[in-house]
Amino acid sequence: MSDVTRVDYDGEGLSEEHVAPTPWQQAQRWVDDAVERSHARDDVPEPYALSVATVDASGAPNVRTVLMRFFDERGPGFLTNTDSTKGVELAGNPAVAASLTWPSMYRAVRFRGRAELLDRDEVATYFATRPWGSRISAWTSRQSQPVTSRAELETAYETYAARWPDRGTADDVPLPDFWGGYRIVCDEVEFWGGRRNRLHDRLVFTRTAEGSLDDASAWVLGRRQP
Ligand SMILES: Cc1cc2nc3c(=O)[nH]c(=O)nc-3n(C[C@H](O)[C@H](O)[C@H](O)COP(=O)(O)O)c2cc1C
Repeated sequence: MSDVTRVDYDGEGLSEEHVAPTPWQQAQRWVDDAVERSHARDDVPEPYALSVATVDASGAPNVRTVLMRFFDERGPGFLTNTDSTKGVELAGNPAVAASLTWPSMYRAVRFRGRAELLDRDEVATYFATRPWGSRISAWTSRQSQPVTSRAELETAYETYAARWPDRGTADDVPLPDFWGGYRIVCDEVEFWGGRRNRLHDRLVFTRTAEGSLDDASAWVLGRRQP
């Protein structure tokens, strides 16, 4: 890569003085900022894009991007096919890491912990809010399995679409057993703020006791070198 463009990150960073008292409050602030920016400008097209890393049975890492669809004091959550590669890997080893990255804002949040399956009720409530076509696609895709062609997928889609036509109701497509989601129960949350001359800020909340992301007594704050 000989045509490297060097951008100096002149973000405001994050100081011990300004960081929120809990990882949840700090993450929520930055997520809110990213969502606001996505409405105001076109340089944060998907503020909820969450890169999720898992490990396979041999210990080899794997990463893909999903959408963070839940975020509360229990941790960030995402929806997916639980028979997918990520689902199989998490069933074998719940260790997980994830990252929200907003390059144009010189900010990133990293989560480390273990994945827990979301309650069926939460999943069902969310599934019902999805557009009809997305619910049909959930049935169509044996996510992560090989498929011989695009045409095979489209034929499967038409089959499910005919079985459960769009009646404009939340229950016109049933929730597949293999569709669900995970919450990341965190042990560590890092906030990275890009600053000038690559002298970035990294403030890290590390768990020291049981408690939610919004329980200040469960976390200790530290700083890492950039
Ligand atoms: C912006 C973006 C959002 C995505 N959102 C999801 C999602 O919410 N759930 C999901 O299962 N896959 C989502 N995907 C697809 C995943 O990246 C991935 O291809 C899929 O989950 C299969 O991963 P796996 O084979 O490692 O299980 C998204 C991809 C992108 C680029």
